[in-house]
Amino acid sequence: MGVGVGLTALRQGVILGSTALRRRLLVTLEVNNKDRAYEWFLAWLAHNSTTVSQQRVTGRWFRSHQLSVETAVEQRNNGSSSAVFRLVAGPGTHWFRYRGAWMQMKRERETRAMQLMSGTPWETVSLTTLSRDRDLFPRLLAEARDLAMKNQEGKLVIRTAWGIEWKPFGQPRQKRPLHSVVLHAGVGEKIEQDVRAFLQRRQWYADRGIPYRRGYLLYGPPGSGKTSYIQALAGALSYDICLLNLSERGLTDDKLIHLFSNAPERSFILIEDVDAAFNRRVQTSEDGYQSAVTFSGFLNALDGVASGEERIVFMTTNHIDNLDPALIRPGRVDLRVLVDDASPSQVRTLFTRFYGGSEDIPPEDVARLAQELEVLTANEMRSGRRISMAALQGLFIRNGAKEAVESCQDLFVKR
Ligand SMILES: Nc1ncnc2c1ncn2[C@@H]1O[C@H](COP(=O)(O)OP(=O)(O)OP(=O)(O)O)[C@@H](O)[C@H]1O
Repeated sequence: MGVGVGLTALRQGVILGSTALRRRLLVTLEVNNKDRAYEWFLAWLAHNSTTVSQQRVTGRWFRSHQLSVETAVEQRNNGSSSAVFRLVAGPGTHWFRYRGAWMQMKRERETRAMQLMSGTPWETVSLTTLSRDRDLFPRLLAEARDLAMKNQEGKLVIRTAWGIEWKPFGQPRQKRPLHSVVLHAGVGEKIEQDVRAFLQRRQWYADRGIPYRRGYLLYGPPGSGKTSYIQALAGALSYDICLLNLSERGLTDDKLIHLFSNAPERSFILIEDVDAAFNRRVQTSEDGYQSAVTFSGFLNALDGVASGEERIVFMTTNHIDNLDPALIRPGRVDLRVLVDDASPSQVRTLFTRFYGGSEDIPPEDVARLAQELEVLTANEMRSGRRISMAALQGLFIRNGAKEAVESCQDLFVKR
């Protein structure tokens, strides 16, 4: 009996001793997938381990037998894109070395409970290392963050709503230069100046207790450059775009309010074709699905709770007349801008941008043809026929300069 008691005490002692030793010697950092650092860390790990395209299954210093695949679409410099498979550490225990220190990484997935709104499982990554190496954690996370930021540098990030969260939609895209969207003289400048002025007046709004937000409505016929301009402007200001689709299944008034108030910093909320969303105060999608978002719920989300948080909302529509006056009253829409079909000078500028500087055609010919096209557009407009910038772009892509001018007339339509 004495031996038995002795052994039990010894076992307890060993357990307590090892726990105490572990507590003193080891330090653990937990990152869960609610936090942005989670994605950064996994991407950093994938970056430092392996890609299938390189025909290596284990990386220089990261070895694991439990991998999961993450497929990403990568854009090449020539504009084409291809799918790349990154093998990341799957759920389980892994070991890696970081700046000379061994780290244990445990990735755990909670399969029973899901995140209520997004429906994704909870996940946690626990990093354990020796206590003396604890300072490496902030460095590692900072490295992961910098890598994520570097991948986005000079790019435009588009996010869409995922439950009540905003998640990146595809890979960051190449920014479109603002001058590549050719609008009628002064139109682009007016919007840009307004946004820039707004961004400099945070204190002015705060002093007067006015919610720091601004709404823009760009209206006009299809293919006139509304969306392209908003995206180019976001790129020029280093802002992201949060694309909101009001007819999305599962979207409710509550979620909408949450999404509006939790848009990431430095981002525009973009709602396209807002007329299609609420032209009869009922939100119906093409297949007849009626969204749970109500018109008043949408107005409430736009108004939000008065706060110092910056919010810039862009809406686009082809039919401003179909919009409810309540939606476009000042405070909800502060600046309305008509982005119209091509004007003669726009046609001329777009033509020169397309064909100028090419070795196939002398500059004087470009200038002459551009002039011809400008006159043609002016004449067509006098007889009530218009052409969209999108149609012109298509024409210029398909044809050489001379052919484009010759066949342009057929594309004008009565409006
Ligand atoms: N003003 C413009 N300058 C240069 N390209 C343009 C212009 N307008 C349209 N385009 C081209 O036409 C295509 C469609 O443009 P975009 O989607 O911006 O039009 P939109 O006005 O938003 O149309 P919709 O009202 O149908 O949403 C894009 O590929 C864009 O490059």
